[in-house]
Amino acid sequence: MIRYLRLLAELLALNWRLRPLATAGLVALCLAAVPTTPALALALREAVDGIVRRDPRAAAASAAVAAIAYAVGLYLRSLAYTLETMLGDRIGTLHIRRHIEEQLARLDGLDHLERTDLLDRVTVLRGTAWRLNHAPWQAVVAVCDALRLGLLLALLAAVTPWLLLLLGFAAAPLWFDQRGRRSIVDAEIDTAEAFRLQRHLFNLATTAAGGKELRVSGAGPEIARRQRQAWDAAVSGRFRARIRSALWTLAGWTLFTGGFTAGLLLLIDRTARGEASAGDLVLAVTVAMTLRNAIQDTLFAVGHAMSGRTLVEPLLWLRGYAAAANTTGGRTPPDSLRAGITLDGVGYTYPGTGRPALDEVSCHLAAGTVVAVVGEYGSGKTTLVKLLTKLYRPDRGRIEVDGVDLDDLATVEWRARTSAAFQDFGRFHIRFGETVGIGDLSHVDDPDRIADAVQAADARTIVDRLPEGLDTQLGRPFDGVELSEGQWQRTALARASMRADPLLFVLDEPTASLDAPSEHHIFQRYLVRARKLAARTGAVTVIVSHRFSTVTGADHILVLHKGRLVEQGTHDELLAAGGRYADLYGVSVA
Ligand SMILES: Nc1ncnc2c1ncn2[C@@H]1O[C@H](COP(=O)(O)OP(=O)(O)OP(=O)(O)O)[C@@H](O)[C@H]1O
Repeated sequence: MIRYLRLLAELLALNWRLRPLATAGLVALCLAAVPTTPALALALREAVDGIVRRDPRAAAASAAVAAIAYAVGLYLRSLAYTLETMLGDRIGTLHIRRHIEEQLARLDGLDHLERTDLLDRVTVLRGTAWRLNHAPWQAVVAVCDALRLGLLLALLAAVTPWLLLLLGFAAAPLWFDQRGRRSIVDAEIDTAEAFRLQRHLFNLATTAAGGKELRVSGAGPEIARRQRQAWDAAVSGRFRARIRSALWTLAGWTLFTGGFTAGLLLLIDRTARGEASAGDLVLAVTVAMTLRNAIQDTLFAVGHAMSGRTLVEPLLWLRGYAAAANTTGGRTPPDSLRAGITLDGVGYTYPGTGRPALDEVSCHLAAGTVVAVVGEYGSGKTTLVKLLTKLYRPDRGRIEVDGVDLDDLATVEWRARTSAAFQDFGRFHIRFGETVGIGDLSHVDDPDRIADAVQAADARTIVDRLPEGLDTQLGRPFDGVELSEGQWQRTALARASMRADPLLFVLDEPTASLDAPSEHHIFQRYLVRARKLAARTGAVTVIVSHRFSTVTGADHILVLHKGRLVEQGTHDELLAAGGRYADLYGVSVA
């Protein structure tokens, strides 16, 4: 709760910093609206007492004041609402949401994109961040409403202190309301996974890539059924929680209504016995009638301010996670590798899985060499390169770069000296030149560097066929040219070839979408490139492949099996050993 209040104060300060005039104006409007309802009640009492005293001028003047107080109150509140919505949208959408998205994009690791418990929070944050700025303003409104409530209660107490008991009854709906809201928050978190699943299935069926396969395989109706099922599960979970919440609210209001009725009966009795004037009766009835609205408004504002708490846990998590995830050493990688990269007893288990994806892997990737990583599906090859590129940190053991723990190297600087083309490469819907150039952002507009990278990936023919060459927009959703799978893969290869002096060059199944001759051709090119990089920076080139025949030219081959390094050596050594590599190589070239 304290953390939440601190966050609300922080958000108000942000509003003040970005929009000082609107922020000050909104606070002033809220405060100015506070005395209007009590003024209305007092003016009505004077009007009635004026009539009883047979003083029509005083009665008329008081009635006019009552009307003005009523109108001004309505006007100020509606103005405050408009201003609050505008600030909420502007700062919530333009600033807070952008800030959250930037923070997510800057996270060093991949956990938040792959682990479901973290994905749930990311889903909540991305979908509803804009609501966050409404919470502090609802808190301000709640304070003003509470002040109005206080003034109204003071007026009631002036008639008879017994009416103050209504306060206890007024507090009941607050507690009941909060109880109901908690069940909604729980349901939202519980059903986040079902929501994500239905959205994933919907995207699967409505994007060209997935849609093609679904139509051919005839699995469309099954996907639609599963989507409906996930949707039903998510919606019905939330619907049930809303019903529960409504019942809690009803119970609270029933209690309040009982107390309110008793208060009114007491008041009528006192007036009948002549212990209060007719004006007092009108004042008390007016206050008692508006009290219900005042309490409702206060509850409403408190409820809205509290509903921001749903976002606070993920937001505070993001802050903590970003701070922890992006805390690595600050050492700069060497200009060039002398010894190379050493793995010592490295192990990694994906959170939520029982079996290590990598276990006790120890090897040395000598500076200036080409290292091939081979193994069957799921043997841990990609996990190994993800550890080398610092996308994950090893749970056990250490990775050293020229004797320095990889963890001690500044991630950004290590990445600046790393190039990687992954198996699940990105398809960036931007201009072709940019989609290659972002492989080294400092050269994104450098046509010579881009041309070299395109040449290295043997992607010149793709550019030649594009209507506007490097300036061609890619991606059908943006009226651009759509590339084939193999062309996208070559583009990813070109992107990975942008850096001129990497220390680590990773090709994780870089040619899976290409035919065998193209793969062979590209592999030969990258061997030449690896030698050039090796001469320049002592770079280690790591090539992951299923096709054993393509990696025979590597200096060193690591054979992984079920997360363990079962063999290593040159192609000839491994063949001579007659072990797993020799068996698998025999099958692959047979
Ligand atoms: N994000 C993840 N979350 C949980 N488990 C994962 C994740 N990624 C991989 N794994 C598991 O870790 C193990 C190793 O996976 P990895 O992708 O490293 O294998 P691989 O050898 O690269 O496979 P492939 O040849 O199919 O690309 C597999 O059992 C896989 O199921």
